[in-house]
Parts: sequence; C-alpha cells; structure tokens
Amino acid sequence: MSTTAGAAGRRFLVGGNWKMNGSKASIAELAKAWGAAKVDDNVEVVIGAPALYLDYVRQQLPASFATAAQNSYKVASGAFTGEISPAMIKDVGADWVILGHSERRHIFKEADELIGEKVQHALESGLKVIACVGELLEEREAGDTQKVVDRQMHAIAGHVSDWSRVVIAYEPVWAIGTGKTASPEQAQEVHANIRAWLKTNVSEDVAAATRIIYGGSVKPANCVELSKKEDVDGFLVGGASLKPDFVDIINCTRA
Ligand SMILES: O=C(CO)COP(=O)(O)O
Repeated sequence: MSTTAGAAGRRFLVGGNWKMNGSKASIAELAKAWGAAKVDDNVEVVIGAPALYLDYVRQQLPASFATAAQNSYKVASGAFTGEISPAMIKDVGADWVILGHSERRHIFKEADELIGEKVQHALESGLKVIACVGELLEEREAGDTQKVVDRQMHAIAGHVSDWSRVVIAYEPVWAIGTGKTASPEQAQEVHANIRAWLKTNVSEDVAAATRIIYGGSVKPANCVELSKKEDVDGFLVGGASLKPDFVDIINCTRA
C-alpha cells in the first residue's frame, strides 16, 4: 500500500520492538531525537519497550507514540513469579502488548494455546494486541509456511473477541535479526494468504479491516519497497527501532 490509508482504509502502523535492549540513558536520547524529528502523523506508532521501562518510556516519548509491553500473562494477578499482567501494563499507561513473538515461542517455548489464552485475556482487559505469526527456515524450505501460519492464526483467532484491537504481525523467523529480509513479493504472498484465511475463517469485514504488518530485518533501506505491497499495512521493527533513523521507517509511505 503506497499511502498511509490506502484504498482499503487501513491505517499504516509502525511498531518498534526493542526486545531486551535499552537503558534510561539510551531511551532519553532516542526520545529526544524522535521528539525533534518530523513524523508522519497519519501513521500509528507503537513502541514495545522492556516492561521495566514502560512507565519511563511513556514519560519520555512524544505523546503521539503509543507504548506496548512485549509479553503479558493470561490472568490479572496472583502467584506467578516474574510475570506481568495486562492490568499492570494499562496501569503504567501502555495500551498495547506484543504476544506470540517468535522469541517467546522458540526460546521460551510458548505454545499456540498459551498464546491464544494470553491474547484473550489481554483483549478482555482492554489492551490492543500485536499478535505475531511466522515460520522457521526449515518450515519454509519444507513448503510448510502457510500450514504453520494457518495453525498459529487458528490458535489466536479462537480467542479474539474484538478484531478492531488486533494487529497481526507476520515475522518469518529466518528474517529476524539476520539481515535477511523477506522480499516484498514473499511478504505480500503470506500477507495475502493471512487475509484470505481471515476472510474464510472470521469474516470478510475483519479480513478487509485487519492490519497485517511485516517484521524481519526492516530498515530505512528496504521499508519503502515493502510498504508498497497491497497487503503490507506496516512493520514491526526490531534492531532498527533502537536508532534515531527509525523515523525514516515511520515516514516510509511518504517516500
Ligand atoms: O523480531 C522483530 C520484531 O519483532 C524483528 O527484528 P529485526 O528487525 O531486528 O530483524
């Protein structure tokens, strides 16, 4: 899609996923750079910060940037050492949570069903959700990309009460942190298939309205071409969201 609200009317969304990176000093520096930059205000920006810094990030970032946690548990409170809840995320002023990221799935062994339960509880608690799907390299090479993504979509969709608060992030695992971006054609193919899956399994309206964003080695140098694809409604950016020129990615549909 070449404009910030294309023919389908989906607002372009650029998310930053800082993962386990940053410090108070680096956050203050980034916030200063971004605050001084010219940012396309048609684009929705969501910054996923480490939970510990959410409160600080909310204070530092421009008010138009929303904030996200990178994970949350499936209940509001209780004896779950080390976990955080959607209620806590909201309490510190963040509106979003990223769930089902491939690092949660593969390093921390989160299963489809748990991710579905987390999505359900986050939505019931009033958060907006960036729900991630994506295949491993061996799954792509075996020709199983769509089978894997469909299975992950099924586990998420069964728990969604309000699709207007869900964004799907397609992040092929082989493209994350590797410098190997999916080509615009590869991204478009999977995004179109996800939209078709939504049409068949949820509804035509949800399929048309839901934003499907791409993640995996997105940077200023490749974001413009990716953004031109019809079913690419934004990005979830890892490493490049820790740099001042992340604003070039936010502004990519103006390029
Ligand atoms: O995992 C990602 C975003 O959630 C992508 O990370 P990179 O942009 O560093 O490849």
